[in-house]
Amino acid sequence: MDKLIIKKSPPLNGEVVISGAKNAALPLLMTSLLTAQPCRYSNVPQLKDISTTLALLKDLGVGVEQQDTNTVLLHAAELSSDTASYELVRTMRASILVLGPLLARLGTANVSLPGGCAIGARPVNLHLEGLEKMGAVINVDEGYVRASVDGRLKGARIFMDIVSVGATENLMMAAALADGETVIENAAREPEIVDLANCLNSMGARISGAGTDKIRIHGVEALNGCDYAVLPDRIETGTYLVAAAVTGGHVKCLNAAPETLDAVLSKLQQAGAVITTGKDWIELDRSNTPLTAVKVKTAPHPGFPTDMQAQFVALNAVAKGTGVITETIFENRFMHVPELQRMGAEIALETNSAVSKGESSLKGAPVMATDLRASASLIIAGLVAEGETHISRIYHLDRGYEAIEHKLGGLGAVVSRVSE
Ligand SMILES: CC(=O)N[C@H]1[C@@H](OP(=O)(O)OP(=O)(O)OC[C@H]2O[C@@H](n3ccc(=O)[nH]c3=O)[C@H](O)[C@@H]2O)O[C@H](CO)[C@@H](O)[C@@H]1O
Ligand SMILES: C=C(OP(=O)(O)O)C(=O)O
Repeated sequence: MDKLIIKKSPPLNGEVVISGAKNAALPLLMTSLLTAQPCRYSNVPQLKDISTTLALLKDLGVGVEQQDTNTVLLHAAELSSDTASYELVRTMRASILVLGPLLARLGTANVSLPGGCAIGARPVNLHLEGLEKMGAVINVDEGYVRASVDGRLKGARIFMDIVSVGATENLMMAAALADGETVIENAAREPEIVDLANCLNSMGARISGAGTDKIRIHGVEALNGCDYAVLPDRIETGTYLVAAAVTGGHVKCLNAAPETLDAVLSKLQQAGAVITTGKDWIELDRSNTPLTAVKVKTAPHPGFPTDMQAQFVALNAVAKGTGVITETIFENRFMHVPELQRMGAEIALETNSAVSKGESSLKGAPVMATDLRASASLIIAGLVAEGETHISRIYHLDRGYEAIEHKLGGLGAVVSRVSE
């Protein structure tokens, strides 16, 4: 198993090219299940979650051709299976996103329940309830969701009592091929939802309102293929910006999407960073300003993203003043706090808030990555900790950050990957 070794590094400096978004690419690749025509996706990040998705699609009968490092051609001329097995689903929760497309295309689907994970229970009731409203009959049996529909799915009015990114995506894909109009109320408004709707519309779907809390999908009988470039990764961008801010650096993120990062950029400015943006770049300079702790509360988009929470916990630990980070989306997303404490961070957990005293002097230590963004927070801490930080279980990191040690190295970080 690989681990990362990070040494106290100089302030990060230079340019970093941002990859396509994991959380946009995963649902986008699933759209290939909805059409018999070929679909070409570019700007697809090279990540473990992407190879897991491609293996899953291949297992269902989708032709997979990797055209270059970041471009893949998928062709589901015919599907050979309606079953997503536990072996393929268990390492990636987003696998549940095959449910809506399979049901819409084949009329049946068997998808293993992904189970809980480190950050919380993460149930899928909203996905199932929405599909039931559209006429699906669903049983959960022996750990599998077994769904079928007589004829086509039917358009329906669906109100979601919790804002769910995955359920909005699953239902949007299913509704694209349903008979009649589906209206999703209290829909998620994340940029990845807009990206999915844009891709589906390019395939001939009739979706309006994506990016608002009310999405209308007028079902069509068949969809065409697509040639679609994945949105830049706002969480990867935010992670490099926080790393730059914490080290007192000056970094420009290229191929980025500044309009997707309002809440994060505003908190970085409050923390003392000078931010400049262009159409597809963001520059952060904190070489001449102090770092001040911030108060953050996670919320569905356009609020502050839960996927940036762990990185800001690391920032607050070393910034001046008391910082408060409140997590409202997942019930167990502070696994990084005990690891940061082992590095000397003075942080107290109070219910769903991490309260930091500020100006902790961090010391390198052996620490363990517990989930994807927790790993990112340990890297950020490692960049400013005295000595060496050894991060184990970095397979979490490889799920979501393309070539992270090379990108960080390019900015001057002293980081290496070794096999344990
Ligand atoms: C692959 C992907 O895009 N992952 C993102 C997606 O995850 P994911 O789509 O799994 O997250 P959701 O938006 O669905 O989860 C939000 C909240 O709703 C709850 N819930 C969700 C579905 C359901 O059927 N019932 C239910 O109660 C969840 O437990 C959680 O408390 O959005 C999360 C919230 O922005 C991000 O942290 C993840 O990085
Ligand atoms: C929680 C995340 O991803 P997933 O939903 O794939 O677990 C994440 O990207 O931070």
